[in-house]
Amino acid sequence: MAPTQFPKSKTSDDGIGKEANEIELEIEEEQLSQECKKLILNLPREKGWRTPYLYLYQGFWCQPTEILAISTFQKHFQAKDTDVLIATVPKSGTTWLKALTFATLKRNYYSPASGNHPLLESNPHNLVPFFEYTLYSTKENVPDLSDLSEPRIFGTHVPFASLPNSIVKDTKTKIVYICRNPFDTFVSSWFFTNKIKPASSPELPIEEAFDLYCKGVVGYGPFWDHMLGYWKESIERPNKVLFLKYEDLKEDVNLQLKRVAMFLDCPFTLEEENCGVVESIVKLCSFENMKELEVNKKGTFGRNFENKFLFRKGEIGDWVNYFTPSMVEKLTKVMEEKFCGSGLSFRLHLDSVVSKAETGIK
Ligand SMILES: Nc1ncnc2c1ncn2[C@@H]1O[C@H](COP(=O)(O)OS(=O)(=O)O)[C@@H](OP(=O)(O)O)[C@H]1O
Repeated sequence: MAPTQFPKSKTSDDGIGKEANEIELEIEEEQLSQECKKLILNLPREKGWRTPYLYLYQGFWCQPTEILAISTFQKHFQAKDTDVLIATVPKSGTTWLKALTFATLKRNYYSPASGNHPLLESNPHNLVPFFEYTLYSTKENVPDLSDLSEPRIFGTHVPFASLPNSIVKDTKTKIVYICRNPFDTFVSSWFFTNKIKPASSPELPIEEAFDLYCKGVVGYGPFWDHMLGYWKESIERPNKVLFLKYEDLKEDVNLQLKRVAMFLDCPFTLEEENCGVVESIVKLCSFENMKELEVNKKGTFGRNFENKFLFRKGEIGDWVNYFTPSMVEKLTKVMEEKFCGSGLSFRLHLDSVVSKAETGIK
Protein backbone atom coordinates (compact mmCIF):
# COMPACT_ATOMS: atom_id res chain seq x y z
CA MET A 1 0.00 0.00 0.00
CA ALA A 2 1.37 3.45 -0.87
CA PRO A 3 2.06 5.83 2.00
CA THR A 4 -0.70 8.29 2.74
CA GLN A 5 -0.35 11.38 0.58
CA PHE A 6 -1.29 14.65 2.17
CA PRO A 7 -2.26 17.82 0.34
CA LYS A 8 0.96 19.77 -0.20
CA SER A 9 1.24 23.42 0.65
CA LYS A 10 1.10 25.88 -2.20
CA THR A 11 4.48 27.20 -1.23
CA SER A 12 6.33 23.91 -1.40
CA ASP A 13 4.85 23.17 -4.83
CA ASP A 14 5.59 26.58 -6.25
CA GLY A 15 8.87 27.06 -4.58
CA ILE A 16 11.02 24.23 -5.87
CA GLY A 17 14.44 25.55 -6.62
CA LYS A 18 14.16 28.57 -4.39
CA GLU A 19 15.72 28.82 -1.00
CA ALA A 20 13.33 28.36 1.86
CA ASN A 21 14.02 31.67 3.45
CA GLU A 22 13.52 33.57 0.20
CA ILE A 23 10.15 31.90 -0.19
CA GLU A 24 9.24 32.77 3.36
CA LEU A 25 10.14 36.40 2.86
CA GLU A 26 8.06 36.54 -0.31
CA ILE A 27 5.08 34.99 1.39
CA GLU A 28 5.59 37.25 4.33
CA GLU A 29 5.39 40.34 2.14
CA GLU A 30 2.64 39.18 -0.22
CA GLN A 31 0.34 37.53 2.23
CA LEU A 32 0.95 39.93 5.02
CA SER A 33 -0.10 42.89 3.00
CA GLN A 34 -3.25 41.22 1.72
CA GLU A 35 -4.55 39.08 4.52
CA CYS A 36 -2.70 39.30 7.71
CA LYS A 37 -1.59 42.85 8.29
CA LYS A 38 -4.49 43.84 10.50
CA LEU A 39 -4.03 40.80 12.70
CA ILE A 40 -0.31 41.26 13.07
CA LEU A 41 0.11 45.01 13.09
CA ASN A 42 -0.61 45.45 16.76
CA LEU A 43 1.28 42.44 18.05
CA PRO A 44 4.52 42.91 20.01
CA ARG A 45 7.52 41.95 17.89
CA GLU A 46 11.17 41.10 18.36
CA LYS A 47 14.01 40.33 16.00
CA GLY A 48 13.51 36.91 14.42
CA TRP A 49 16.06 34.13 14.19
CA ARG A 50 15.72 33.74 10.42
CA THR A 51 12.93 36.10 9.38
CA PRO A 52 12.95 39.81 10.12
CA TYR A 53 10.61 39.51 13.09
CA LEU A 54 8.91 37.10 15.44
CA TYR A 55 5.50 38.24 16.70
CA LEU A 56 3.86 37.45 20.02
CA TYR A 57 0.63 35.72 18.99
CA GLN A 58 -1.63 34.25 21.70
CA GLY A 59 1.32 34.39 24.09
CA PHE A 60 3.90 32.64 21.93
CA TRP A 61 6.45 33.85 19.38
CA CYS A 62 6.05 32.98 15.75
CA GLN A 63 6.48 34.13 12.18
CA PRO A 64 3.73 35.92 10.24
CA THR A 65 3.17 32.99 7.86
CA GLU A 66 2.79 30.69 10.85
CA ILE A 67 0.24 33.02 12.46
CA LEU A 68 -1.84 32.91 9.30
CA ALA A 69 -1.63 29.11 9.14
CA ILE A 70 -2.32 28.61 12.83
CA SER A 71 -5.39 30.82 12.82
CA THR A 72 -6.74 28.88 9.80
CA PHE A 73 -5.99 25.59 11.58
CA GLN A 74 -7.71 26.81 14.75
CA LYS A 75 -10.78 27.85 12.77
CA HIS A 76 -11.18 24.85 10.47
CA PHE A 77 -9.66 21.68 11.89
CA GLN A 78 -12.19 19.07 12.95
CA ALA A 79 -10.65 16.41 15.16
CA LYS A 80 -11.84 12.82 15.44
CA ASP A 81 -11.79 10.59 18.51
CA THR A 82 -9.20 8.36 16.89
CA ASP A 83 -6.77 11.15 15.98
CA VAL A 84 -3.24 11.26 17.35
CA LEU A 85 -1.31 14.50 17.66
CA ILE A 86 2.47 14.66 17.94
CA ALA A 87 3.14 17.96 19.70
CA THR A 88 6.69 19.14 20.17
CA VAL A 89 9.09 21.93 20.92
CA PRO A 90 11.04 22.50 17.68
CA LYS A 91 14.33 20.56 17.59
CA SER A 92 13.47 18.19 20.42
CA GLY A 93 12.94 14.92 18.59
CA THR A 94 9.89 15.65 16.43
CA THR A 95 11.19 13.72 13.43
CA TRP A 96 12.07 10.74 15.60
CA LEU A 97 8.77 10.67 17.48
CA LYS A 98 6.76 11.05 14.27
CA ALA A 99 8.60 8.07 12.79
CA LEU A 100 8.17 5.92 15.90
CA THR A 101 4.47 6.75 16.23
CA PHE A 102 3.72 6.22 12.54
CA ALA A 103 5.53 2.87 12.50
CA THR A 104 3.75 1.76 15.69
CA LEU A 105 0.21 2.81 14.77
CA LYS A 106 0.43 1.52 11.21
CA ARG A 107 2.30 -1.70 12.00
CA ASN A 108 -0.59 -3.88 10.88
CA TYR A 109 -0.47 -2.28 7.41
CA TYR A 110 3.27 -1.90 7.09
CA SER A 111 5.55 -4.43 8.69
CA PRO A 112 8.42 -2.50 10.28
CA ALA A 113 10.88 -5.15 9.13
CA SER A 114 9.75 -5.10 5.51
CA GLY A 115 11.96 -3.68 2.80
CA ASN A 116 9.21 -1.41 1.47
CA HIS A 117 8.10 0.42 4.59
CA PRO A 118 6.91 4.01 3.85
CA LEU A 119 9.56 5.38 6.21
CA LEU A 120 12.22 4.06 3.84
CA GLU A 121 10.79 6.20 1.05
CA SER A 122 9.37 9.24 2.83
CA ASN A 123 10.60 11.58 5.52
CA PRO A 124 8.49 11.35 8.72
CA HIS A 125 7.30 14.95 8.21
CA ASN A 126 5.72 13.91 4.91
CA LEU A 127 3.90 10.99 6.54
CA VAL A 128 2.85 12.90 9.65
CA PRO A 129 2.14 16.41 8.38
CA PHE A 130 2.35 19.58 10.42
CA PHE A 131 -0.86 21.57 10.69
CA GLU A 132 1.00 24.84 10.45
CA TYR A 133 3.56 24.06 7.73
CA THR A 134 1.74 21.65 5.45
CA LEU A 135 -1.99 21.29 5.94
CA TYR A 136 -3.05 24.88 6.66
CA SER A 137 -0.05 26.70 5.28
CA THR A 138 -2.04 29.14 3.17
CA LYS A 139 -5.48 30.59 3.61
CA GLU A 140 -6.76 28.96 0.42
CA ASN A 141 -5.40 25.67 1.58
CA VAL A 142 -8.19 24.34 3.80
CA PRO A 143 -7.84 20.66 3.08
CA ASP A 144 -10.51 18.01 3.35
CA LEU A 145 -8.93 15.58 5.80
CA SER A 146 -12.07 13.61 6.55
CA ASP A 147 -11.16 10.71 4.26
CA LEU A 148 -7.66 10.08 5.58
CA SER A 149 -7.23 6.59 6.91
CA GLU A 150 -7.64 6.29 10.67
CA PRO A 151 -5.94 6.72 12.95
CA ARG A 152 -4.92 10.04 11.44
CA ILE A 153 -1.59 11.28 12.80
CA PHE A 154 -0.74 14.97 12.74
CA GLY A 155 2.12 17.10 14.00
CA THR A 156 2.31 20.55 15.55
CA HIS A 157 4.57 22.93 17.45
CA VAL A 158 1.57 24.98 18.65
CA PRO A 159 1.47 25.38 22.47
CA PHE A 160 -1.23 23.49 24.36
CA ALA A 161 -3.19 26.64 25.23
CA SER A 162 -3.65 27.45 21.54
CA LEU A 163 -4.86 24.06 20.36
CA PRO A 164 -8.48 24.17 19.19
CA ASN A 165 -11.23 22.82 21.44
CA SER A 166 -11.94 20.18 18.84
CA ILE A 167 -8.66 18.53 19.89
CA VAL A 168 -8.55 19.50 23.55
CA LYS A 169 -12.14 19.15 24.72
CA ASP A 170 -14.59 17.86 22.15
CA THR A 171 -12.88 14.62 21.12
CA LYS A 172 -10.73 11.88 22.57
CA THR A 173 -7.78 12.88 20.39
CA LYS A 174 -4.58 11.75 22.10
CA ILE A 175 -1.53 13.97 22.32
CA VAL A 176 2.01 12.65 22.51
CA TYR A 177 4.40 15.45 23.47
CA ILE A 178 8.17 15.54 23.41
CA CYS A 179 10.67 18.11 24.60
CA ARG A 180 14.41 18.06 25.26
CA ASN A 181 16.81 19.68 27.66
CA PRO A 182 16.93 23.36 26.72
CA PHE A 183 20.73 23.36 26.41
CA ASP A 184 20.72 20.88 23.53
CA THR A 185 17.49 22.26 22.08
CA PHE A 186 19.10 25.68 21.83
CA VAL A 187 22.22 24.36 20.07
CA SER A 188 20.15 22.27 17.68
CA SER A 189 17.90 25.25 16.88
CA TRP A 190 20.84 27.55 16.30
CA PHE A 191 22.49 25.10 13.90
CA PHE A 192 19.25 24.48 12.03
CA THR A 193 18.58 28.20 11.66
CA ASN A 194 21.98 28.80 10.14
CA LYS A 195 21.68 25.78 7.85
CA ILE A 196 18.40 26.84 6.28
CA LYS A 197 19.21 30.51 5.87
CA PRO A 198 19.95 31.73 2.33
CA ALA A 199 23.65 31.75 1.50
CA SER A 200 23.42 35.51 1.06
CA SER A 201 22.23 36.18 4.66
CA PRO A 202 24.75 36.50 7.47
CA GLU A 203 24.92 33.79 10.14
CA LEU A 204 22.99 34.44 13.31
CA PRO A 205 25.73 34.72 15.96
CA ILE A 206 25.32 32.25 18.80
CA GLU A 207 25.46 35.04 21.41
CA GLU A 208 22.55 36.86 19.77
CA ALA A 209 20.49 33.69 19.42
CA PHE A 210 21.21 32.81 23.04
CA ASP A 211 20.04 36.17 24.38
CA LEU A 212 16.79 35.83 22.44
CA TYR A 213 16.35 32.24 23.66
CA CYS A 214 16.81 33.19 27.31
CA LYS A 215 14.23 35.96 26.87
CA GLY A 216 11.87 33.32 25.48
CA VAL A 217 12.08 34.73 21.95
CA VAL A 218 12.33 31.62 19.79
CA GLY A 219 9.80 29.94 17.52
CA TYR A 220 6.78 28.81 19.63
CA GLY A 221 8.55 30.02 22.78
CA PRO A 222 9.06 30.85 25.51
CA PHE A 223 10.26 27.26 25.74
CA TRP A 224 9.31 27.10 29.43
CA ASP A 225 5.68 28.05 28.76
CA HIS A 226 5.51 25.49 25.95
CA MET A 227 6.84 22.69 28.15
CA LEU A 228 4.83 23.65 31.23
CA GLY A 229 1.58 23.88 29.26
CA TYR A 230 1.80 20.26 28.13
CA TRP A 231 3.43 19.14 31.40
CA LYS A 232 0.54 20.40 33.52
CA GLU A 233 -2.03 18.89 31.20
CA SER A 234 -0.21 15.53 31.23
CA ILE A 235 -0.51 15.52 35.00
CA GLU A 236 -4.16 16.58 35.06
CA ARG A 237 -5.22 14.37 32.15
CA PRO A 238 -2.74 11.50 31.81
CA ASN A 239 -5.01 9.73 29.34
CA LYS A 240 -5.03 12.79 27.10
CA VAL A 241 -1.39 13.89 27.07
CA LEU A 242 1.71 11.70 27.26
CA PHE A 243 4.80 13.75 28.16
CA LEU A 244 8.12 12.47 26.87
CA LYS A 245 11.69 13.71 27.00
CA TYR A 246 14.29 13.17 24.26
CA GLU A 247 16.84 12.09 26.87
CA ASP A 248 14.55 9.28 28.10
CA LEU A 249 14.15 8.00 24.56
CA LYS A 250 17.89 8.04 24.06
CA GLU A 251 18.33 6.14 27.31
CA ASP A 252 15.81 3.39 26.61
CA VAL A 253 13.82 3.82 23.44
CA ASN A 254 12.26 0.34 23.63
CA LEU A 255 10.73 1.17 26.99
CA GLN A 256 9.46 4.57 25.87
CA LEU A 257 8.04 3.11 22.67
CA LYS A 258 6.05 0.59 24.70
CA ARG A 259 4.72 3.47 26.81
CA VAL A 260 3.64 5.28 23.64
CA ALA A 261 1.90 2.17 22.28
CA MET A 262 0.13 1.57 25.59
CA PHE A 263 -0.97 5.21 25.79
CA LEU A 264 -2.34 5.04 22.25
CA ASP A 265 -4.34 1.92 23.13
CA CYS A 266 -2.34 -0.29 20.81
CA PRO A 267 0.06 -2.06 23.20
CA PHE A 268 2.50 -4.57 21.76
CA THR A 269 1.27 -8.11 22.32
CA LEU A 270 3.51 -10.70 23.89
CA GLU A 271 3.72 -12.38 20.54
CA GLU A 272 4.83 -9.14 18.88
CA GLU A 273 7.44 -8.60 21.58
CA ASN A 274 8.71 -12.14 21.16
CA CYS A 275 8.91 -11.67 17.40
CA GLY A 276 11.03 -8.53 17.79
CA VAL A 277 8.47 -6.00 16.50
CA VAL A 278 9.57 -3.36 19.02
CA GLU A 279 13.22 -3.78 18.04
CA SER A 280 12.32 -3.58 14.32
CA ILE A 281 10.52 -0.28 14.82
CA VAL A 282 13.34 1.11 16.92
CA LYS A 283 15.89 0.10 14.28
CA LEU A 284 13.83 1.48 11.41
CA CYS A 285 13.50 4.86 13.19
CA SER A 286 17.03 5.06 14.54
CA PHE A 287 19.13 8.12 13.79
CA GLU A 288 21.76 5.97 12.09
CA ASN A 289 19.23 4.33 9.78
CA MET A 290 17.18 7.42 8.94
CA LYS A 291 20.17 9.68 8.30
CA GLU A 292 21.54 7.31 5.67
CA LEU A 293 18.32 6.88 3.69
CA GLU A 294 18.35 8.37 0.21
CA VAL A 295 15.14 10.29 0.87
CA ASN A 296 16.69 11.93 3.92
CA LYS A 297 19.91 12.79 2.14
CA LYS A 298 18.25 14.38 -0.88
CA GLY A 299 14.56 15.14 -0.26
CA THR A 300 12.79 18.20 1.13
CA PHE A 301 9.98 18.82 3.58
CA GLY A 302 7.64 21.66 4.57
CA ARG A 303 8.73 24.86 2.90
CA ASN A 304 11.39 23.24 0.80
CA PHE A 305 13.81 22.69 3.67
CA GLU A 306 16.30 19.92 3.05
CA ASN A 307 15.65 16.71 4.97
CA LYS A 308 19.36 16.26 5.63
CA PHE A 309 19.31 19.22 8.05
CA LEU A 310 16.95 17.26 10.31
CA PHE A 311 19.71 14.77 11.10
CA ARG A 312 22.73 16.43 12.62
CA LYS A 313 24.30 14.60 15.60
CA GLY A 314 21.36 13.18 17.53
CA GLU A 315 23.29 13.20 20.81
CA ILE A 316 22.77 14.33 24.36
CA GLY A 317 25.24 16.89 25.61
CA ASP A 318 26.56 18.43 22.40
CA TRP A 319 25.90 21.78 24.06
CA VAL A 320 29.17 21.51 26.00
CA ASN A 321 30.99 22.22 22.77
CA TYR A 322 29.27 25.60 22.37
CA PHE A 323 28.38 26.97 25.81
CA THR A 324 30.68 29.28 27.73
CA PRO A 325 30.53 29.13 31.54
CA SER A 326 28.48 32.35 31.58
CA MET A 327 25.94 30.87 29.15
CA VAL A 328 25.66 27.79 31.37
CA GLU A 329 25.06 29.99 34.37
CA LYS A 330 22.45 32.13 32.62
CA LEU A 331 20.36 29.31 31.17
CA THR A 332 20.57 27.32 34.40
CA LYS A 333 19.18 30.35 36.23
CA VAL A 334 16.37 30.82 33.72
CA MET A 335 15.40 27.16 34.06
CA GLU A 336 15.54 27.21 37.85
CA GLU A 337 13.32 30.28 37.92
CA LYS A 338 10.79 29.10 35.35
CA PHE A 339 10.51 25.43 36.32
CA CYS A 340 10.68 25.99 40.08
CA GLY A 341 7.93 24.08 41.87
CA SER A 342 6.56 22.52 38.67
CA GLY A 343 8.18 19.12 39.14
CA LEU A 344 9.66 19.37 35.63
CA SER A 345 13.42 18.98 35.39
CA PHE A 346 16.02 17.83 32.90
CA ARG A 347 19.11 15.71 33.23
CA LEU A 348 21.97 17.19 31.28
CA HIS A 349 24.00 13.96 31.30
CA LEU A 350 27.00 15.99 32.25
CA ASP A 351 29.07 13.11 33.53
CA SER A 352 28.90 11.36 30.20
CA VAL A 353 30.07 14.33 28.21
CA VAL A 354 32.45 16.48 30.16
CA SER A 355 33.76 17.05 33.62
CA LYS A 356 31.64 19.54 35.52
CA ALA A 357 34.65 21.72 36.23
CA GLU A 358 35.16 22.38 32.53
CA THR A 359 31.69 23.85 32.04
CA GLY A 360 31.59 25.81 35.23
CA ILE A 361 28.45 24.02 36.45
CA LYS A 362 28.35 23.53 40.19
N1 LIG B 1 15.91 9.23 14.61
C1 LIG B 1 16.47 10.11 15.44
N2 LIG B 1 16.95 9.73 16.64
C2 LIG B 1 17.52 10.61 17.48
N3 LIG B 1 17.65 11.93 17.21
C3 LIG B 1 17.18 12.37 16.02
C4 LIG B 1 16.56 11.50 15.10
N4 LIG B 1 16.19 12.22 14.02
C5 LIG B 1 16.57 13.48 14.25
N5 LIG B 1 17.17 13.58 15.45
C6 LIG B 1 17.74 14.78 16.08
O1 LIG B 1 16.67 15.62 16.53
C7 LIG B 1 17.01 16.99 16.31
C8 LIG B 1 16.02 17.59 15.33
O2 LIG B 1 14.85 17.85 16.07
P1 LIG B 1 13.39 17.78 15.44
O3 LIG B 1 13.21 16.51 14.72
O4 LIG B 1 12.46 18.09 16.54
O5 LIG B 1 13.43 18.99 14.40
S1 LIG B 1 12.12 19.71 13.82
O6 LIG B 1 11.55 20.52 14.91
O7 LIG B 1 11.21 18.71 13.31
O8 LIG B 1 12.65 20.59 12.74
C9 LIG B 1 18.42 17.01 15.78
O9 LIG B 1 19.27 17.10 16.91
P2 LIG B 1 20.77 17.66 16.85
O10 LIG B 1 21.57 16.61 16.18
O11 LIG B 1 21.18 17.84 18.28
O12 LIG B 1 20.73 18.96 16.11
C10 LIG B 1 18.50 15.66 15.10
O13 LIG B 1 19.80 15.20 14.87
